[in-house]
Amino acid sequence: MSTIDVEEKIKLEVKNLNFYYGAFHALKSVNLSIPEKKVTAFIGPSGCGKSTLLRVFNKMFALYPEQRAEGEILMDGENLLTSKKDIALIRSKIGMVFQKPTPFPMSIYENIAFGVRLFEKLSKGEMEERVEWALTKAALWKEVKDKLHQSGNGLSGGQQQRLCIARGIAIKPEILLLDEPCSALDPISTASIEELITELKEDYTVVIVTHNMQQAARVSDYTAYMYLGELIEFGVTDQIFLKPKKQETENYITGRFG
Ligand SMILES: Nc1ncnc2c1ncn2[C@@H]1O[C@H](COP(=O)(O)OP(=O)(O)OP(=O)(O)O)[C@@H](O)[C@H]1O
Repeated sequence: MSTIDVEEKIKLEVKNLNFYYGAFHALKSVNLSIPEKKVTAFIGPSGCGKSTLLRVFNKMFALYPEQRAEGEILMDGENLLTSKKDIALIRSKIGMVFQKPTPFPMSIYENIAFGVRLFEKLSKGEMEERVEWALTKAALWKEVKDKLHQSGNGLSGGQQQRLCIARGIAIKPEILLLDEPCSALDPISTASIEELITELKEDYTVVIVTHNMQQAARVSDYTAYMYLGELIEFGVTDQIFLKPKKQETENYITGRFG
């Protein structure tokens, strides 16, 4: 199924993954290798399981007793699904930005410093530097530098989303999961986030769920096309968009999907 360049180093290896919301079988025997320090996009029609797959990667389901994952997600040789590691530790390595902006009810500064403090002991100056670095990377610094101690909830929707992206990168995870990160953003902020995604892959492995196929084509190195809980095709983005191997992928890419 996967057509990954042999020289790519694999960061996450998904083997025979099945996922259930109660009796509903939402992911069906998914096999996928996510390359390190590349951008991988998940595309497919609404309800096909893109967000579910992304959320399994940082074990969101552990909060819900009726949700269940079977199979393997190997990160550095360890199966995250059966790992006894503290979930907070896993999330410090696999950060996630949700589709709906979810700032904490605290100041802009604290929204970022809070997570960093859980894992690192920084001096006041170092923390200030980290906050500025994360906000600059997320293309928000100029807009908020004079109101860092005001509430994050006072920002516009698009600014809140960039704050959440800044919060996600501030802890310097190894993998960053982005679920429709630009859905609330205007074209200018979208362009800066896309630029940021391209920059991020110098240091991080990025996985993005997007409805916007132009965006997938612009920012990703690899693309996975999903339909009804199955991974239909996975490969180098140019190949998926220009020469898909499966008819279903071609129908979706060319807009012939019903
Ligand atoms: N909490 C839940 N409980 C039960 N079923 C769910 C739950 N969340 C999602 N589903 C179902 O699982 C399937 C996959 O949903 P998911 O949100 O992963 O799709 P998606 O491809 O990300 O869709 P969209 O593009 O609309 O965000 C859908 O049929 C959805 O109805």
